[in-house]
Amino acid sequence: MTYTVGMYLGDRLKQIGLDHHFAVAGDYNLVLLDQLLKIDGMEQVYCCNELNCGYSAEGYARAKGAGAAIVTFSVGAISAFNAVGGAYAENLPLILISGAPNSNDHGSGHILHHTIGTPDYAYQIEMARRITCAAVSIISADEAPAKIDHAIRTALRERKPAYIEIACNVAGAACARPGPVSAVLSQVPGDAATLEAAVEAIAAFLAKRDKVAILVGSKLRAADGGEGAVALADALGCAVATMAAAKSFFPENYPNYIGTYWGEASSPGAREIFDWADGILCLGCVFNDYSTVGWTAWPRGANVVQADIGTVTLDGQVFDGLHLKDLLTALAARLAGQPKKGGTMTEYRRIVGAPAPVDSAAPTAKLTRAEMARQIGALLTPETTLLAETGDSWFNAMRMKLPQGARVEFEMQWGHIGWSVPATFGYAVAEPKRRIITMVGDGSFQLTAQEVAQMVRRGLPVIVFLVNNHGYTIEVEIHDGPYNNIKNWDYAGLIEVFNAGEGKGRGFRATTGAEMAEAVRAALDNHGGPTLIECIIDRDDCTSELISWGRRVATANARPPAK
Ligand SMILES: Cc1ncc(Cn2nnc(CCOP(=O)(O)OP(=O)(O)O)c2C)c(N)n1
Ligand SMILES: [Mg+2]
Repeated sequence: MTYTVGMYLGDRLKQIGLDHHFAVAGDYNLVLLDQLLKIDGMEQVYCCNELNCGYSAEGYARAKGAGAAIVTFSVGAISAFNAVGGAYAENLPLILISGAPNSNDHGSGHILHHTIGTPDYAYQIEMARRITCAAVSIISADEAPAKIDHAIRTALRERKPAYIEIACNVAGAACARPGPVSAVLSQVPGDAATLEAAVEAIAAFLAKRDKVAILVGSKLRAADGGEGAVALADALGCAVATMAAAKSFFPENYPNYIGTYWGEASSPGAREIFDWADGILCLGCVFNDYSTVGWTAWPRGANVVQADIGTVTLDGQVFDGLHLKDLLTALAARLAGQPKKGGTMTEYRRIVGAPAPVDSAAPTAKLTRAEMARQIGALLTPETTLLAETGDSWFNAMRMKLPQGARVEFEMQWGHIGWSVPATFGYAVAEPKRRIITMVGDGSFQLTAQEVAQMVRRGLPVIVFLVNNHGYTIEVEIHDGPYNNIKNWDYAGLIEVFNAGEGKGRGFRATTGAEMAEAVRAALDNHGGPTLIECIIDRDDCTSELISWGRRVATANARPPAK
């Protein structure tokens, strides 16, 4: 059997730990798909469309560290670009591979199908370059190994998406075999002197402060800094909070964990502590208009250390060229044995006498948001992953207390509604042994619902809580208007449509707490496919956090143009 360019790509993807890749067929990628099918231990998983294919690979990357999607030229790739933009925003190495025109057509003046109708086909890779850390076009077999390795190596190193375009007549061409996988896994070491100087500068910063707190951000995962953050928290003995998008990136049963810091949408007591602290260590934080609640909750200035993936900034100094993972470990070692900075925990315990707003039980009455959230929260085990969609689902998830090992996935920086359904599919393909739960609003679901059919096809026992509050409630709380109303669907009834007489998906409508509880019991018993539980609640029955957050975001959006 001839060893081909497509097999080189497939072997490299397998070598970096992918057992699956996601695809939608198109005549520019069919020969490539054939090559990938030849790779032992690599399964080709099909999606309903290329947007969902991209998001499935993104969800897979959240579980496995990287993901790959194969699409056809332009009509496929440009849809998938939305998921690539999301992967860039969320620091995920998604490898998008697009079939491309025959290499002989370049410069021929030929007008080809699936293009914008000009003989210049370079527009696609030019678009890709803006939303990836590496983008390559392969029109000959000789150049394929180096270009494929460059794209994969850069994506893994930068934790950003990469793009590979392969001419349809090259994918099956003879190619050399790859060398050791270390060629694409190698990392650039951090600078030792910079690391030491940064540690000393932070130690000096802390020595002058008593009211210290740690804020964990979403880039901590991309930096592989989870263990280092716990070691630093142990060394300091201070309060630790997570930003909303970093929920589950720090263990919530940690004794000094005080919940989510999100301005007015914070967990009880957390906002007060960060307002009160005189020394805040921000670890991998992303401060955007949503995460700062319309710029009203943005730790910065002389009392803040910003420790990012490769750079530390504090007190007018900057230390670039280190790895956050190394910094956390070295700083924890440097602070070992020093007096603890427990002032923030002492203060926190003083002010949180009032219990957190626990969602109360009302099993028989009309279903409420609180009862829905309570029943979902009760399902969280150490082996659970909860994917929470843009919408009030963010805020419902924020209130949930996680057992150690439970994971939460958001897409808060990009915030593409509908992401959670295909991302759940990809995540479930990657992690079939975990309990996987999705919380998605009716508005979001309508963008990507088809991928539930793929969950039926593969018999994935995912539990999808469809929050039917009759419209775009998160938008209502920002700025209401007729555009926030949507056509209602029979969401639970969709499952029979997707089953088509053979699938094992199940659908339930819950209008009371008791109906929801019964549906949950059935879902836990359904191991042969997804269970969609449509939770019917009032349109304005949303979390108090969403209301205040929505006001702040609306105010930020309404700022008049600068003079
Ligand atoms: C692709 C995309 N298009 C539009 C938006 C704006 N947007 N953000 N949230 C929404 C509404 C979400 O509504 P649901 O999913 O029903 O959520 P809730 O009602 O808040 O539970 C929109 C329309 C968006 N975030 N992403
Ligand atoms: Mg809704």
